[in-house]
Amino acid sequence: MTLIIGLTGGIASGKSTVSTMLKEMDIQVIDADIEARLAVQKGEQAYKKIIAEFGEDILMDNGEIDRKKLGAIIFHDEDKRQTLNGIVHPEVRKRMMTKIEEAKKNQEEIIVLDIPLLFESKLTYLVDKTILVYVDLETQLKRLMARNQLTVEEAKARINSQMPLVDKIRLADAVIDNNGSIDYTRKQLLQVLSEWGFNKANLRRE
Ligand SMILES: Nc1ncnc2c1ncn2[C@@H]1O[C@H](COP(=O)(O)OP(=O)(O)OP(=O)(O)O)[C@@H](O)[C@H]1O
Repeated sequence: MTLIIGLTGGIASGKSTVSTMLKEMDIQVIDADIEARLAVQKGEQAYKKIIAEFGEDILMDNGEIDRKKLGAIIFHDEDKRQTLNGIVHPEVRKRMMTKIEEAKKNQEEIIVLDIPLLFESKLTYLVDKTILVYVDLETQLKRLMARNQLTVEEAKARINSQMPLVDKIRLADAVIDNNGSIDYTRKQLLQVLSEWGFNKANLRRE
């Protein structure tokens, strides 16, 4: 049986940090953001649908979709944002389901799906267990400002546009407190995995 884990959090909560730790343990991590980027590459179904909907103005010189331009269009237009999501999200789901099937076929012990909006997009049906990477507001704000070179106002606006992290706690099977050191976070991750029947020894693939 392959255990399918959904990894989630909020902006700058530490998903990538935990995802890197998992990869270091030789665990396959599927990143929903990367899959979304791949899904809209030139020639893909979603690429064609996006051009049909938004026109060729959103293309760059090399024919690829200009994600910044597209982002600017949907930023203030809820209908267009929904149209875009309606095109991209099913493709991302399909891609992730394919990876899950492959992992099962290869009898992998674990596969992790890194999905920032796991709860909001109601994608929990794809996974057996969920891990929330949690930080308190103060830490989140501080790390987001430092990482993205943002002012307090800019960082607050981004955090406030998401479901509050604290509301995700009750939705998750396991919560990793990432307010402390990287080492403390790694310890908690190992603890969660061991509670679910995995330890360092059986995580390593030969
Ligand atoms: N325990 C920690 N101690 C100190 N800094 C940390 C810790 N965890 C993460 N960080 C830093 O905080 C920032 C956010 O972490 P990370 O990029 O992993 O978050 P994320 O949830 O993947 O973010 P996003 O979804 O916004 O891309 C990064 O600069 C990272 O280096």
